[in-house]
Amino acid sequence: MKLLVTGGAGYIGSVVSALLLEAGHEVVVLDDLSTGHADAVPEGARLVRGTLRETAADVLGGAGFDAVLHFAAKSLVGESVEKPGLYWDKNLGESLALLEAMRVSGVPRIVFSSTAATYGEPESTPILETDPTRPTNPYGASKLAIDTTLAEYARLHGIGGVSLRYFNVAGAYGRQGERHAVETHLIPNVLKVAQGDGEAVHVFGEDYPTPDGTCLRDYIHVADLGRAHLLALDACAPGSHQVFNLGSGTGNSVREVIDVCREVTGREIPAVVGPRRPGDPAVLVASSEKIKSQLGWKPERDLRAMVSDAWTFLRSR
Ligand SMILES: NC(=O)c1ccc[n+]([C@@H]2O[C@H](COP(=O)([O-])OP(=O)(O)OC[C@H]3O[C@@H](n4cnc5c(N)ncnc54)[C@H](O)[C@@H]3O)[C@@H](O)[C@H]2O)c1
Ligand SMILES: O=c1ccn([C@@H]2O[C@H](COP(=O)(O)OP(=O)(O)O[C@H]3O[C@H](CO)[C@H](O)[C@H](O)[C@H]3O)[C@@H](O)[C@H]2O)c(=O)[nH]1
Repeated sequence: MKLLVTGGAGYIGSVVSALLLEAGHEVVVLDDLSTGHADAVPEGARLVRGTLRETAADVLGGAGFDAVLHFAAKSLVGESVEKPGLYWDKNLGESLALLEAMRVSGVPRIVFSSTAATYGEPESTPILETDPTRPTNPYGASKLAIDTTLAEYARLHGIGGVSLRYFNVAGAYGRQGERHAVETHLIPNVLKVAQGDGEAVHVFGEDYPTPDGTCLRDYIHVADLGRAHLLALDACAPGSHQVFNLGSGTGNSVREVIDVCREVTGREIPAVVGPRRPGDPAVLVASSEKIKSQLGWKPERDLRAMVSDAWTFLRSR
C-alpha cells in the first residue's frame, strides 16, 4: 500500500514507519519536526516537512494514497492544561484539515493514535472500550473529539477509521526510540538518571491505594504497539469507525518500574518520593481483549524487554 504517516519523525510514528517498510509498504512521512527528528525517519521513507494544515492537501492530492496513519499531535498533559486552545487547534484543528484533505482526494482509510487519556479517571479496572469517556485534561478531550470526528467521517463520508487507544508506550525498536526534548514519561526519565543525567528519580506520590502506594500503569512495548497498526490497517472498513485499547493488560507500579531499571542497567538509580502529580489516576490498566479477539493481536514483549531496549537505544545515542 502507499501510506502517509503523519508524525513519522516522532517516537511511535518512526517505529511504525520502520515496521511498515519492512512489510513492503511505500511510506511518505509528513512531519513539521516540532517534536520529531528528521534523522528518526527510517531509510526508505520520504520525509515531507510541514504541518498538516498547510501541507496535507498538497501531499495527498491526486497521489493515490491507500491510507493514512495519523500520529502527529501535541501530547503533553501538563502543557495542555496550561494552553488548552493550543491543544484544540493543533490536535483537533489539524486533524480536521487532514480528514478534509483525505475526503477531497479520496483516501479511504485512517488509523489514528488515540489514548487512555480519553477515559479519564476509570470507574473500574481493566478499562473496556465501552467504558465512559470523561477526559480530565484538554489533551484527552481533544483526542476524544478526534475519535468522534472519525466516527462522523466514517458514517457520512465512508472513510474507514480505527482509533487505537494506547496506554503507556515504552521501549525502542532498532534505531528508533524515545527522544523527546521535554520528557515526562517514567521509563526514559529513570534511565536518564541511570546514565548520570540527574541525581535521582522523582516518584510522584506513594500514598495511592495500590499495593506499594505508587501508581499502577499498563506498559506496552512500542514494537508490539506497532504491529497492531498493521492489523488495524487491514481492519479498516469503509463506513465504519472502530476503537481498540492497546495495553498489555497488567499493571506495574512506579516502584516496580524503577526496580526493573536497576536490574537491567546494573546501576543504583537513587529515587526520592515527592508529592503526587496533579491529575494522575491511581490505576490505569487496559483490557485489550477486543483487539486480541477481533484482530488476533497479542503483546510479545514484557516490561524487562521494554526497559532493556530503551536502555540500549539511550546508550547508542
Ligand atoms: N507516547 C505515549 O506513551 C503515547 C500514549 C498515548 C497516545 N500517544 C499518541 O501517539 C502519538 C505519537 O506520540 P509520540 O510519543 O510518538 O509523540 P512525538 O512527539 O514523539 O511525535 C509526534 C510527531 O508529530 C509531529 N507533529 C506534531 N504536530 C504536527 C503537525 N501539526 N503537523 C505535522 N507534524 C506534527 C512532531 O514533530 C513529532 O515528530 C501522538 O498522537 C500521541 O498523542 C502517545
Ligand atoms: O518522573 C516521573 C515520571 C512519571 N512518574 C509516574 O509514573 C507513572 C507513569 O507516568 P508517565 O508520565 O510515564 O505516563 P502517564 O501514565 O502519565 O501517561 C500516559 O497515559 C496518559 C493517559 O492517561 C497519556 O496517554 C500519556 O501520553 C501516556 O504517556 C505515573 O504514575 C507518574 O506519576 C513518576 O513518578 N516520576
